[in-house]
Amino acid sequence: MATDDCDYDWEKEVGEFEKTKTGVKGLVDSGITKIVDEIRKASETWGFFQIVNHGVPTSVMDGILESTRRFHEQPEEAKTDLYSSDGRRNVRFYTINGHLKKPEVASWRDAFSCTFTDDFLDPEFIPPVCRPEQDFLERLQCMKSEYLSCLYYPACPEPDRTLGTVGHSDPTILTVLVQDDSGGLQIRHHDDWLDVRPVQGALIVNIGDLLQLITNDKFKSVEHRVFARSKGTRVVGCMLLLS
Ligand SMILES: O=C(O)CCC(=O)C(=O)O
Ligand SMILES: [Fe+2]
Repeated sequence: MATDDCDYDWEKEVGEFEKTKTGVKGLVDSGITKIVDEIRKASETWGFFQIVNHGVPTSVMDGILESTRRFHEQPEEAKTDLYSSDGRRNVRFYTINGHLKKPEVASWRDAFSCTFTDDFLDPEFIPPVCRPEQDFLERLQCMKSEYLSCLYYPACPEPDRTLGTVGHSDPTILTVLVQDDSGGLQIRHHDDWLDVRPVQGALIVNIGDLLQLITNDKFKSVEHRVFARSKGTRVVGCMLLLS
């Protein structure tokens, strides 16, 4: 993607390649081309993959899950001002996104979401209970994700009658997820629903509808869902890349 207006730094990439002094054979020997190939195959076949050794510190991933839990487990009165199903609000807390039509099923989960406009969101708008330290989101490049969604799945009294997240595909380029170790996420593969088992320290990446569109259906945006559970809670942080 060597266009003038994207973040790709051509000079830097070439400089770094030259510094290795190992040539293109060095690239192959480093194993990077094999990893790229595995990501390509996963994107074509499954639409989902998990990444380990990605360089995001465990403390940062734990921090995302802990602040998600802290936000949702606050006393009700601390959250009600933020409650809104209106997607135009940059910072909001909601269960129903937009307008729920009568035959549709609502997901048994709550969400706290932040939208970043031009890579920026004034930290003052983020509730203190989960406000990150200065420039934390910037360093994580979360601002580039455009939309950050912190999900909380409480125990459900009738888990057989609903889902934590109803089946859907994401309207994104890519979605990156940090999930806790409680499980429940499933993806559709042909006619089967398969579990995405939690892997310690892994980030889950899934292809969204926009990437399927711009790759002419080469990469698959697959349907996925989350089970509701009768006991315990589940927390997840999602970074949605939309452009
Ligand atoms: O909770 C999860 O693991 C997935 C949530 C999800 O698919 C979404 O919010 O789009
Ligand atoms: Fe999703």
